[in-house]
Amino acid sequence: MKIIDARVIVTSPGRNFVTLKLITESGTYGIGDATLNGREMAVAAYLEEHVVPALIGRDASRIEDTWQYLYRGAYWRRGPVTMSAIGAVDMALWDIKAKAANMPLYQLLGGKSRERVMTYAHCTGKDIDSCLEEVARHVELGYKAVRVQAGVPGIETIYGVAKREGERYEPADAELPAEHVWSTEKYLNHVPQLFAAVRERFGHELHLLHDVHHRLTPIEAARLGKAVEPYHLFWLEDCVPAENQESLRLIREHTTTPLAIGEVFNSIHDCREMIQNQWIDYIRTPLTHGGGITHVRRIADLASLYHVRTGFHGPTDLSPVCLGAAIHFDTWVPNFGIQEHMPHDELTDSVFPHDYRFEDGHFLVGETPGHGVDIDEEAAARHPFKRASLPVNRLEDGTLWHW
Ligand SMILES: O=C(O)C(=O)C[C@H](O)[C@H](O)CO
Ligand SMILES: [Mg+2]
Repeated sequence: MKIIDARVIVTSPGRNFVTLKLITESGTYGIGDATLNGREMAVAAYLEEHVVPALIGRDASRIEDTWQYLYRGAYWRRGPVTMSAIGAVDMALWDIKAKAANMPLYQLLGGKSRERVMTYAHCTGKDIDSCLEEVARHVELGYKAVRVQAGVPGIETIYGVAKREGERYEPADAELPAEHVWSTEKYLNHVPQLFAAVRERFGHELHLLHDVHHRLTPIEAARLGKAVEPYHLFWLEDCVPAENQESLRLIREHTTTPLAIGEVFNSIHDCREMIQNQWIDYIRTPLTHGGGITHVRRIADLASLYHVRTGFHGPTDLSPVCLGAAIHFDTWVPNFGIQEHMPHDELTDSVFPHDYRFEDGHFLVGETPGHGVDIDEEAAARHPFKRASLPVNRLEDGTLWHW
């Protein structure tokens, strides 16, 4: 089953996506998501210039060998650009293999470990009251788990909160990076009040999550984890930047609030120490940025030995291709925790037809052979690339901080 053609499709139906389509001599094709928000064209060029020429003529059934070829063979290992490119190839090859076997992808991975995949949505508001209304709306939609983020008094623009009421939140919100101002003190004083209000109104069954988005130091994160213990969060996410894995130790020693991390990781080595030391509870590295199914499966298997469960990143800046493949993975993986769901808009969904379904707070996997997501290339061509950047954050005195 030789690969005879490969196309890198960059499209922007409201936001940018990079998709790799691999076509075999039998006509069976597979697609993979290669979207790296704000750095899309770096991955597109990596694929077009360095990967696609090496794939033509290769046997599409040799997924493992191709993974090793692209990882070891590049000499320059790891990094988000390399691993997103490998991730897209890997996802497309698994799609082809499952189609050739006439099976939905989850069957090829080992079959169902569960009937449905619990998912969480984002509830945000400019203040606590409007955030509570969003929680109410999502509970009504059936969600059993919600991520809660609200505007902080005294901070003008905050991660996760739409600029204007009623608008969708989009992190890559300007052609060049917008500048936001950040105050750790104001944030730390506000978050426990937010969770107290949510628990008071919605009781104790709803799963609550919160994303710190890398802004705290370890001791500040420890303080926050302790402060929200009475509201028993499902998880506290990305509470520190984690290049230094040891940072998680200090936080862990101070709080029983479960910790999730890893949406910016791209290799098992980024999380190996924190998993083996049981400093975290959920690993979030998604299939696209983590080198595809082949590599993320290794991460999940390592995690399973240490009671760490998966909680894949699922923002709008990963395409429906990544989400579709993730739902198959989630359906199979024994140590599943939860799946993030930031719904794509109708335009994006029309470019990427798919068979996964949302029902009563869960995703239901489809039975179409492959990962169940396609790309309408004609529709994609109508939406050319538009440069969009993630913001930067500065402290109130002007110091550049983590966004
Ligand atoms: O979905 C999340 O948890 C995020 O943190 C979203 C990120 O800000 C986004 O994917 C950046 O591209
Ligand atoms: Mg996050």
